[in-house]
Amino acid sequence: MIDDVDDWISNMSEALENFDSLDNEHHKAESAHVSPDHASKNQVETVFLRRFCEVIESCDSLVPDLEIKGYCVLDDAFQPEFLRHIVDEIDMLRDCCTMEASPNMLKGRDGEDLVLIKEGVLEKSIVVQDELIMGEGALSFIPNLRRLCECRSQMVSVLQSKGGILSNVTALDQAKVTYISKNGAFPVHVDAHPVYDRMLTITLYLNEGYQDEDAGELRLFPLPYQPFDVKPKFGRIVLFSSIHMYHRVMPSQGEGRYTLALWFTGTDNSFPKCCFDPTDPRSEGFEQHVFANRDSLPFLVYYEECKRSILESFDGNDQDKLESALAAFEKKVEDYKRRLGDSLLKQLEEFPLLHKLG
Ligand SMILES: O=C(O)CCC(=O)C(=O)O
Ligand SMILES: [Fe+2]
Repeated sequence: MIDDVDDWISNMSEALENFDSLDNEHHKAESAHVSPDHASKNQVETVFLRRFCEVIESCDSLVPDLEIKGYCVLDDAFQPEFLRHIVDEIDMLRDCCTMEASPNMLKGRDGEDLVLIKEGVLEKSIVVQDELIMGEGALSFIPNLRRLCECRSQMVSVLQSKGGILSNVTALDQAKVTYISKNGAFPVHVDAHPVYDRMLTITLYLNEGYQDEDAGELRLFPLPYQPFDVKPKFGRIVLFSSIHMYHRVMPSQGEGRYTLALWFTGTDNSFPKCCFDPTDPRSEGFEQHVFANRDSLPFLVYYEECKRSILESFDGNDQDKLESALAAFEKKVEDYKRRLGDSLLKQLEEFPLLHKLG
Protein backbone atom coordinates (compact mmCIF):
# COMPACT_ATOMS: atom_id res chain seq x y z
CA MET A 1 0.00 0.00 0.00
CA ILE A 2 2.76 2.42 1.05
CA ASP A 3 4.66 1.42 -2.08
CA ASP A 4 1.65 2.29 -4.21
CA VAL A 5 1.41 5.75 -2.69
CA ASP A 6 5.14 6.34 -3.10
CA ASP A 7 5.00 5.22 -6.71
CA TRP A 8 2.05 7.45 -7.30
CA ILE A 9 3.81 10.49 -5.84
CA SER A 10 6.98 9.81 -7.77
CA ASN A 11 5.05 9.34 -11.05
CA MET A 12 3.15 12.53 -10.47
CA SER A 13 6.27 14.50 -9.55
CA GLU A 14 7.82 13.36 -12.80
CA ALA A 15 4.73 14.30 -14.78
CA LEU A 16 4.66 17.70 -13.12
CA GLU A 17 8.35 18.33 -13.76
CA ASN A 18 7.78 17.61 -17.43
CA PHE A 19 4.75 19.79 -17.33
CA ASP A 20 6.63 22.66 -15.63
CA SER A 21 9.39 22.53 -18.21
CA LEU A 22 6.81 22.61 -20.99
CA ASP A 23 5.23 25.49 -19.21
CA ASN A 24 8.51 27.38 -18.97
CA GLU A 25 9.04 26.92 -22.70
CA HIS A 26 5.61 28.32 -23.26
CA HIS A 27 6.34 31.34 -21.07
CA LYS A 28 9.76 31.99 -22.59
CA ALA A 29 8.13 32.05 -25.99
CA GLU A 30 5.45 34.39 -24.75
CA SER A 31 7.48 36.74 -22.55
CA ALA A 32 9.16 38.29 -25.59
CA HIS A 33 5.92 39.96 -26.60
CA VAL A 34 3.74 40.31 -23.52
CA SER A 35 3.45 43.03 -20.93
CA PRO A 36 4.99 42.42 -17.45
CA ASP A 37 1.47 42.23 -16.08
CA HIS A 38 0.57 39.46 -18.48
CA ALA A 39 3.81 37.63 -17.70
CA SER A 40 3.05 37.61 -14.00
CA LYS A 41 -0.39 36.19 -14.71
CA ASN A 42 1.31 33.36 -16.53
CA GLN A 43 3.44 32.55 -13.49
CA VAL A 44 0.23 31.93 -11.58
CA GLU A 45 -0.76 29.38 -14.19
CA THR A 46 2.34 27.26 -13.73
CA VAL A 47 1.30 26.18 -10.25
CA PHE A 48 -2.38 25.53 -10.69
CA LEU A 49 -2.07 21.89 -11.61
CA ARG A 50 0.18 21.20 -8.65
CA ARG A 51 -2.58 22.28 -6.26
CA PHE A 52 -5.15 20.17 -8.11
CA CYS A 53 -2.79 17.21 -7.96
CA GLU A 54 -2.17 17.64 -4.21
CA VAL A 55 -5.84 17.93 -3.42
CA ILE A 56 -6.74 14.82 -5.40
CA GLU A 57 -3.78 12.92 -3.98
CA SER A 58 -4.44 13.77 -0.34
CA CYS A 59 -8.14 12.87 -0.29
CA ASP A 60 -8.31 9.28 0.99
CA SER A 61 -12.08 9.15 0.67
CA LEU A 62 -12.23 10.26 -2.99
CA VAL A 63 -12.29 6.81 -4.60
CA PRO A 64 -14.52 5.14 -1.95
CA ASP A 65 -16.90 8.12 -2.05
CA LEU A 66 -17.23 7.90 -5.82
CA GLU A 67 -17.61 4.14 -5.75
CA ILE A 68 -20.17 4.04 -2.94
CA LYS A 69 -22.08 7.33 -3.09
CA GLY A 70 -21.20 8.46 -6.61
CA TYR A 71 -19.85 11.88 -5.66
CA CYS A 72 -17.15 13.68 -3.69
CA VAL A 73 -16.66 17.35 -2.79
CA LEU A 74 -13.16 18.85 -2.44
CA ASP A 75 -12.28 22.40 -1.41
CA ASP A 76 -9.40 24.71 -2.41
CA ALA A 77 -8.67 22.69 -5.52
CA PHE A 78 -6.93 25.60 -7.31
CA GLN A 79 -4.99 28.73 -6.39
CA PRO A 80 -7.37 31.69 -5.63
CA GLU A 81 -5.37 34.02 -7.91
CA PHE A 82 -5.73 31.62 -10.80
CA LEU A 83 -9.48 31.32 -10.21
CA ARG A 84 -9.91 35.10 -10.09
CA HIS A 85 -8.31 35.32 -13.53
CA ILE A 86 -10.74 32.69 -14.76
CA VAL A 87 -13.69 34.70 -13.45
CA ASP A 88 -12.31 37.80 -15.25
CA GLU A 89 -12.05 35.75 -18.42
CA ILE A 90 -15.65 34.56 -18.15
CA ASP A 91 -16.70 38.21 -17.66
CA MET A 92 -14.71 39.06 -20.75
CA LEU A 93 -16.54 36.37 -22.74
CA ARG A 94 -19.83 37.82 -21.46
CA ASP A 95 -18.81 41.38 -22.35
CA CYS A 96 -17.94 40.28 -25.87
CA CYS A 97 -21.34 38.56 -26.13
CA THR A 98 -19.72 35.25 -27.00
CA MET A 99 -21.59 33.35 -24.29
CA GLU A 100 -24.55 31.43 -25.64
CA ALA A 101 -28.01 30.50 -24.42
CA SER A 102 -28.19 27.07 -22.82
CA PRO A 103 -30.60 24.72 -24.61
CA ASN A 104 -32.08 21.40 -23.45
CA MET A 105 -33.52 18.80 -25.80
CA LEU A 106 -36.76 17.46 -24.37
CA LYS A 107 -39.60 15.33 -25.68
CA GLY A 108 -43.06 16.79 -26.23
CA ARG A 109 -46.37 15.05 -25.43
CA ASP A 110 -46.45 13.29 -28.83
CA GLY A 111 -42.84 12.20 -28.68
CA GLU A 112 -41.62 15.13 -30.80
CA ASP A 113 -38.30 16.85 -30.06
CA LEU A 114 -38.51 20.17 -28.24
CA VAL A 115 -35.72 22.65 -27.59
CA LEU A 116 -36.19 24.69 -24.42
CA ILE A 117 -33.82 27.40 -23.24
CA LYS A 118 -32.74 27.65 -19.61
CA GLU A 119 -33.64 31.19 -18.60
CA GLY A 120 -30.75 33.24 -17.23
CA VAL A 121 -28.08 30.67 -18.13
CA LEU A 122 -25.20 31.51 -20.47
CA GLU A 123 -22.46 29.09 -21.48
CA LYS A 124 -19.41 28.71 -23.67
CA SER A 125 -17.58 25.52 -24.56
CA ILE A 126 -13.80 25.68 -24.86
CA VAL A 127 -13.05 22.00 -25.41
CA VAL A 128 -15.31 19.62 -27.31
CA GLN A 129 -14.34 16.00 -27.94
CA ASP A 130 -10.92 16.57 -26.47
CA GLU A 131 -10.12 19.48 -28.87
CA LEU A 132 -9.87 23.21 -28.20
CA ILE A 133 -12.66 24.62 -30.33
CA MET A 134 -12.05 28.38 -30.06
CA GLY A 135 -9.83 30.12 -32.56
CA GLU A 136 -6.39 31.54 -31.67
CA GLY A 137 -7.77 35.08 -31.53
CA ALA A 138 -10.46 34.26 -28.98
CA LEU A 139 -8.12 32.00 -26.98
CA SER A 140 -5.61 34.82 -26.57
CA PHE A 141 -8.20 36.65 -24.46
CA ILE A 142 -8.63 33.74 -22.05
CA PRO A 143 -5.03 32.62 -21.32
CA ASN A 144 -5.82 30.98 -17.98
CA LEU A 145 -8.77 28.99 -19.26
CA ARG A 146 -6.63 28.08 -22.21
CA ARG A 147 -3.79 26.77 -20.05
CA LEU A 148 -6.19 24.79 -17.94
CA CYS A 149 -7.70 23.20 -21.03
CA GLU A 150 -4.27 22.62 -22.54
CA CYS A 151 -3.39 20.62 -19.44
CA ARG A 152 -6.27 18.22 -19.97
CA SER A 153 -4.10 15.15 -20.45
CA GLN A 154 -2.17 15.93 -17.25
CA MET A 155 -5.48 16.22 -15.41
CA VAL A 156 -6.48 12.84 -16.80
CA SER A 157 -3.15 11.39 -15.55
CA VAL A 158 -3.71 12.85 -12.10
CA LEU A 159 -7.15 11.23 -11.95
CA GLN A 160 -5.95 7.89 -13.36
CA SER A 161 -3.08 7.74 -10.88
CA LYS A 162 -5.54 7.87 -8.02
CA GLY A 163 -6.57 4.32 -8.95
CA GLY A 164 -9.83 2.48 -8.31
CA ILE A 165 -12.66 3.59 -10.52
CA LEU A 166 -10.64 6.68 -11.55
CA SER A 167 -8.03 4.54 -13.33
CA ASN A 168 -10.70 4.11 -16.04
CA VAL A 169 -10.92 7.81 -16.95
CA THR A 170 -9.62 8.17 -20.52
CA ALA A 171 -9.85 11.78 -21.77
CA LEU A 172 -11.53 15.16 -21.40
CA ASP A 173 -14.66 15.14 -23.50
CA GLN A 174 -15.78 18.72 -22.92
CA ALA A 175 -14.93 21.86 -20.94
CA LYS A 176 -17.54 24.57 -20.61
CA VAL A 177 -17.90 27.76 -18.58
CA THR A 178 -21.34 28.77 -17.36
CA TYR A 179 -22.75 31.98 -15.95
CA ILE A 180 -26.13 31.95 -14.22
CA SER A 181 -27.93 35.18 -13.41
CA LYS A 182 -30.68 35.68 -10.82
CA ASN A 183 -33.37 32.96 -10.90
CA GLY A 184 -31.46 30.81 -13.39
CA ALA A 185 -31.64 27.07 -12.68
CA PHE A 186 -31.05 23.61 -14.18
CA PRO A 187 -33.71 20.87 -14.23
CA VAL A 188 -33.07 17.39 -12.79
CA HIS A 189 -30.84 15.59 -15.31
CA VAL A 190 -27.77 13.43 -15.81
CA ASP A 191 -24.73 14.47 -17.87
CA ALA A 192 -24.74 11.43 -20.15
CA HIS A 193 -23.85 12.18 -23.76
CA PRO A 194 -25.69 10.34 -26.55
CA VAL A 195 -22.44 9.55 -28.38
CA TYR A 196 -19.39 9.89 -26.11
CA ASP A 197 -18.76 7.59 -23.18
CA ARG A 198 -18.85 10.14 -20.45
CA MET A 199 -17.92 8.78 -17.08
CA LEU A 200 -16.94 11.57 -14.72
CA THR A 201 -18.15 15.15 -14.24
CA ILE A 202 -16.01 17.66 -12.38
CA THR A 203 -17.54 21.06 -11.72
CA LEU A 204 -15.37 23.87 -10.41
CA TYR A 205 -17.11 26.68 -8.54
CA LEU A 206 -15.86 30.22 -8.88
CA ASN A 207 -18.08 32.29 -6.59
CA GLU A 208 -15.90 34.32 -4.26
CA GLY A 209 -17.81 35.62 -1.25
CA TYR A 210 -20.63 33.13 -1.83
CA GLN A 211 -23.30 33.44 0.86
CA ASP A 212 -26.08 31.03 1.72
CA GLU A 213 -28.68 33.55 0.50
CA ASP A 214 -27.15 33.30 -2.98
CA ALA A 215 -28.61 29.77 -3.20
CA GLY A 216 -27.89 28.11 -6.59
CA GLU A 217 -26.79 24.93 -4.80
CA LEU A 218 -26.03 21.84 -6.83
CA ARG A 219 -28.49 19.22 -5.57
CA LEU A 220 -27.42 15.61 -6.05
CA PHE A 221 -29.82 12.64 -5.85
CA PRO A 222 -27.58 9.71 -4.85
CA LEU A 223 -30.22 6.99 -4.34
CA PRO A 224 -30.54 5.14 -1.97
CA TYR A 225 -29.10 8.01 0.05
CA GLN A 226 -30.82 11.29 0.74
CA PRO A 227 -30.36 14.26 -1.59
CA PHE A 228 -27.19 16.21 -0.96
CA ASP A 229 -26.72 19.94 -1.59
CA VAL A 230 -23.35 21.35 -2.62
CA LYS A 231 -22.89 25.09 -2.11
CA PRO A 232 -21.08 26.54 -5.13
CA LYS A 233 -18.20 27.99 -3.07
CA PHE A 234 -15.07 29.53 -4.54
CA GLY A 235 -12.36 26.93 -5.24
CA ARG A 236 -14.60 23.95 -4.56
CA ILE A 237 -14.83 21.05 -6.97
CA VAL A 238 -17.44 18.34 -7.02
CA LEU A 239 -16.80 15.06 -8.81
CA PHE A 240 -19.64 12.71 -9.71
CA SER A 241 -20.81 9.96 -12.02
CA SER A 242 -21.82 11.59 -15.32
CA ILE A 243 -24.34 8.99 -16.30
CA HIS A 244 -25.94 7.82 -13.05
CA MET A 245 -25.93 10.85 -10.76
CA TYR A 246 -29.15 12.81 -11.17
CA HIS A 247 -28.70 16.44 -10.20
CA ARG A 248 -30.14 19.90 -10.60
CA VAL A 249 -29.06 23.50 -9.93
CA MET A 250 -31.39 25.26 -7.49
CA PRO A 251 -32.56 28.73 -8.60
CA SER A 252 -29.65 31.10 -8.14
CA GLN A 253 -30.29 34.26 -6.11
CA GLY A 254 -26.87 35.90 -6.22
CA GLU A 255 -25.48 38.49 -8.62
CA GLY A 256 -23.96 35.85 -10.85
CA ARG A 257 -22.96 32.20 -10.48
CA TYR A 258 -19.73 31.15 -12.24
CA THR A 259 -18.64 27.59 -12.97
CA LEU A 260 -16.31 25.57 -15.12
CA ALA A 261 -17.60 22.09 -15.96
CA LEU A 262 -15.25 19.33 -17.11
CA TRP A 263 -16.67 16.11 -18.52
CA PHE A 264 -14.34 13.13 -18.80
CA THR A 265 -14.82 10.02 -20.87
CA GLY A 266 -14.03 6.64 -19.39
CA THR A 267 -14.57 2.92 -19.64
CA ASP A 268 -16.31 2.02 -16.38
CA ASN A 269 -19.74 3.32 -15.50
CA SER A 270 -20.50 0.68 -12.88
CA PHE A 271 -20.28 3.24 -10.07
CA PRO A 272 -21.82 4.17 -7.72
CA LYS A 273 -22.69 0.81 -6.25
CA CYS A 274 -25.98 0.54 -4.47
CA CYS A 275 -25.25 0.35 -0.76
CA PHE A 276 -28.10 -0.49 1.55
CA ASP A 277 -27.37 -1.20 5.15
CA PRO A 278 -26.54 -4.94 5.02
CA THR A 279 -27.77 -5.43 8.60
CA ASP A 280 -31.25 -4.22 7.68
CA PRO A 281 -33.19 -7.38 6.71
CA ARG A 282 -35.74 -5.30 4.78
CA SER A 283 -33.08 -4.41 2.22
CA GLU A 284 -32.75 -8.04 1.14
CA GLY A 285 -33.80 -8.54 -2.46
CA PHE A 286 -34.54 -4.85 -2.71
CA GLU A 287 -31.05 -3.61 -3.39
CA GLN A 288 -30.93 -5.27 -6.81
CA HIS A 289 -34.21 -3.59 -7.82
CA VAL A 290 -32.95 -0.18 -6.83
CA PHE A 291 -29.72 -0.82 -8.69
CA ALA A 292 -31.48 -2.10 -11.82
CA ASN A 293 -33.86 0.88 -11.86
CA ARG A 294 -31.49 3.58 -10.76
CA ASP A 295 -31.99 5.57 -13.96
CA SER A 296 -35.77 5.84 -13.51
CA LEU A 297 -36.29 5.75 -9.73
CA PRO A 298 -35.31 9.37 -9.05
CA PHE A 299 -38.24 10.51 -11.22
CA LEU A 300 -40.64 8.50 -9.04
CA VAL A 301 -39.11 9.25 -5.67
CA TYR A 302 -38.67 12.96 -6.46
CA TYR A 303 -41.59 13.36 -8.84
CA GLU A 304 -42.78 16.75 -7.54
CA GLU A 305 -39.29 18.19 -7.35
CA CYS A 306 -38.45 17.06 -10.90
CA LYS A 307 -41.57 18.79 -12.21
CA ARG A 308 -40.83 21.95 -10.25
CA SER A 309 -37.27 21.98 -11.58
CA ILE A 310 -38.59 21.94 -15.16
CA LEU A 311 -40.89 24.89 -14.41
CA GLU A 312 -38.14 26.84 -12.64
CA SER A 313 -35.54 26.27 -15.35
CA PHE A 314 -37.66 26.92 -18.43
CA ASP A 315 -39.87 29.71 -17.14
CA GLY A 316 -40.13 32.26 -19.97
CA ASN A 317 -40.15 29.70 -22.81
CA ASP A 318 -43.20 29.38 -25.02
CA GLN A 319 -46.06 28.23 -22.74
CA ASP A 320 -47.32 25.54 -25.16
CA LYS A 321 -43.87 24.03 -25.40
CA LEU A 322 -43.47 24.01 -21.64
CA GLU A 323 -46.85 22.35 -21.14
CA SER A 324 -46.04 19.77 -23.78
CA ALA A 325 -42.73 18.98 -22.03
CA LEU A 326 -44.51 18.58 -18.69
CA ALA A 327 -47.14 16.30 -20.24
CA ALA A 328 -44.34 14.15 -21.71
CA PHE A 329 -42.63 14.02 -18.33
CA GLU A 330 -45.83 12.80 -16.68
CA LYS A 331 -46.28 10.16 -19.38
CA LYS A 332 -42.69 8.98 -18.85
CA VAL A 333 -43.28 8.62 -15.11
CA GLU A 334 -46.45 6.57 -15.76
CA ASP A 335 -44.42 4.30 -18.06
CA TYR A 336 -41.76 3.81 -15.39
CA LYS A 337 -44.44 2.91 -12.84
CA ARG A 338 -45.98 0.36 -15.20
CA ARG A 339 -42.60 -1.17 -15.83
CA LEU A 340 -41.80 -1.47 -12.11
CA GLY A 341 -45.12 -3.14 -11.39
CA ASP A 342 -47.54 -2.72 -8.50
CA SER A 343 -45.82 -4.93 -5.95
CA LEU A 344 -42.43 -3.24 -6.29
CA LEU A 345 -44.06 0.18 -6.16
CA LYS A 346 -45.84 -0.80 -2.95
CA GLN A 347 -42.54 -2.04 -1.51
CA LEU A 348 -40.96 1.29 -2.47
CA GLU A 349 -43.66 3.21 -0.66
CA GLU A 350 -43.29 1.14 2.49
CA PHE A 351 -39.53 0.88 2.52
CA PRO A 352 -37.51 3.59 4.27
CA LEU A 353 -35.66 3.98 1.01
CA LEU A 354 -33.62 7.01 1.75
CA HIS A 355 -30.61 6.35 3.88
CA LYS A 356 -28.81 9.11 5.64
CA LEU A 357 -25.17 9.34 4.67
CA GLY A 358 -22.86 8.60 7.57
O1 LIG B 1 -23.29 24.27 -12.16
C1 LIG B 1 -23.55 23.23 -11.60
O2 LIG B 1 -23.51 23.10 -10.37
C2 LIG B 1 -23.96 22.03 -12.43
C3 LIG B 1 -24.32 22.38 -13.85
C4 LIG B 1 -24.76 21.18 -14.62
O3 LIG B 1 -25.43 20.34 -14.09
C5 LIG B 1 -24.36 20.99 -16.02
O4 LIG B 1 -23.73 21.89 -16.61
O5 LIG B 1 -24.68 19.92 -16.57
FE1 LIG C 1 -25.25 18.52 -15.21
